[in-house]
Amino acid sequence: MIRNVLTIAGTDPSGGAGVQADLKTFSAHGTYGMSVITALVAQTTTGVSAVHEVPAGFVTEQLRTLLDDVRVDAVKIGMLSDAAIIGAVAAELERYRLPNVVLDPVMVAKSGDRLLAEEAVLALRDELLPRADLITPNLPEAADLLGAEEITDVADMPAQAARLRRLGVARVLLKGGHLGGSSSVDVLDADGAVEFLREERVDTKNDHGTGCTLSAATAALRARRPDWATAVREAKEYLSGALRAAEQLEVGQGHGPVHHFHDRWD
Ligand SMILES: Nc1ncnc2c1ncn2[C@@H]1O[C@H](COP(=O)(O)OP(=O)(O)OP(=O)(O)O)[C@@H](O)[C@H]1O
Ligand SMILES: Cc1ncc(CO)c(N)n1
Repeated sequence: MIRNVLTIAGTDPSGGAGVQADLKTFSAHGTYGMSVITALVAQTTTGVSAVHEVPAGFVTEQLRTLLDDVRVDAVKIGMLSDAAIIGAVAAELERYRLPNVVLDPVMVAKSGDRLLAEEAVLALRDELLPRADLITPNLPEAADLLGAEEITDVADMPAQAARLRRLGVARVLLKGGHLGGSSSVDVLDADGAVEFLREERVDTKNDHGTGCTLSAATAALRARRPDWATAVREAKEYLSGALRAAEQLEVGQGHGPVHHFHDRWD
């Protein structure tokens, strides 16, 4: 049976991040992709020029219309923009008891532009974190959620992940992409085990949408795999392949997107 996977996120006309990246990732994993849009974002490889939010009531409308009809096997949540949208999504997650929820607590784009209002971070922490099965913060997002200093050492990542779990989150994938270095290291704290996930750093400026791709791949894979650790490991491998494939892309002047290649089109 083909699995149905939903993304709840903002858009990227350049196709590198947000809903567009998520849908490409779902297809690349043999799942059926669906999307509920929270914000239209005028952005490309060089940054964000404007955000047009969807009213929270219309996010609810999209979710109910979809969920009254379609079975959903896994969900990825990305950009939520403000506290009203967070509340709307939290309420529908509860109402429909959606399974396999991956929450990427998107706050700031690679370009430095905010994608979540600063005053909405507490709503994200209190209303959505407890309802997610896995959260995938980068290091600045982890610090914001904890109201703590951003860590700068891989050795401190397991303790930071454990602090996040104490906020009431089932599982944490703490992403270390912002640390630089020759390998890219993430830490998974899930189901009683802590593991480092390491991949060689791909030397490319085409890294727009890495976070979106990783969380979307994890949701798609969780719909198809028996446990979270397997899904996360395979998602991380997929992301490295998508970063390597991005070296061939000629999209935009800035941080180009990663590429969701299909081997059989080569
Ligand atoms: N050049 C790279 N080579 C290999 N892996 C990378 C590279 N850059 C980032 N990654 C991996 O990509 C994932 C996302 O990284 P990062 O910590 O930058 O998250 P993010 O800030 O949420 O991403 P985004 O900027 O897309 O929002 C992590 O698994 C990280 O280890
Ligand atoms: C819509 C959207 N979601 C997430 C990101 C992550 O950087 C982005 N740039 N745009």
